[in-house]
Amino acid sequence: MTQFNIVEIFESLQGEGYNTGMPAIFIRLAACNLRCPWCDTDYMHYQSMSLQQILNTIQQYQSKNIIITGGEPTINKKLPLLLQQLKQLGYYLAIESNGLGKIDPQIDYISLSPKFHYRQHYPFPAQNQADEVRIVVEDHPEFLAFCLKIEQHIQARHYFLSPCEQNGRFNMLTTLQALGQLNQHRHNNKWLLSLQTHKLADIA
Ligand SMILES: Nc1nc2[nH]cc(C(=O)O)c2c(=O)[nH]1
Ligand code: SF4
Ligand SMILES: [Mg+2]
Repeated sequence: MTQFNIVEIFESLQGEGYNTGMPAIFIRLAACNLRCPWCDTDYMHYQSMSLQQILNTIQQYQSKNIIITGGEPTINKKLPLLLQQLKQLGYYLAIESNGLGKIDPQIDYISLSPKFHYRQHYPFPAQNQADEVRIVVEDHPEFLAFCLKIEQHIQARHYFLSPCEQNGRFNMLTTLQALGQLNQHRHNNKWLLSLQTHKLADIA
């Protein structure tokens, strides 16, 4: 029986990015290949679930949208098996990934969040195409150059900056300044603001 290490499965609204507000079932897989100092997820606190247990759990919810997240979901070698089952049940599949791994072709919507903190691993991520790119803002003189490199190397429909939350505070001013700088002299602002609205609305 194939087992998966699952942190949590819950139904909520997509809090971030272009699909903000979209009802979805979140499947949070354990483990990550990075260690961001501001990470907000306890990704090593998980339980083992069989494929059937996962399917039973998600079918109790209303939504037909699934967001695969983590941790970093692409490092799970068994992920394609899970995606195949979910696809067969007719679910729309979105993923949240840091972009270092390749995204399975069964995924319908790709959100990539390359991490400035690990900029030496970018801008040559395995995945160079996405629906949206969402970068968490860090206060560093090289941050804007990183965003522009990512813009060059990852083709996406939408580019977002997302304020970093630490101890309940968002670095909002740094985020606004970075957005202003990135969009300077452009007729169509390429970089938009993405907030972790689920934290502001106090939902999961
Ligand atoms: N509501 C809600 N939206 C989210 N979008 C991405 C999330 C994540 O943790 O990957 C997340 C999350 O944890 N909650
Ligand atoms: S890539 Fe995401 S899950 Fe992994 S440590 Fe960074 S913020 Fe946390
Ligand atoms: Mg989260």
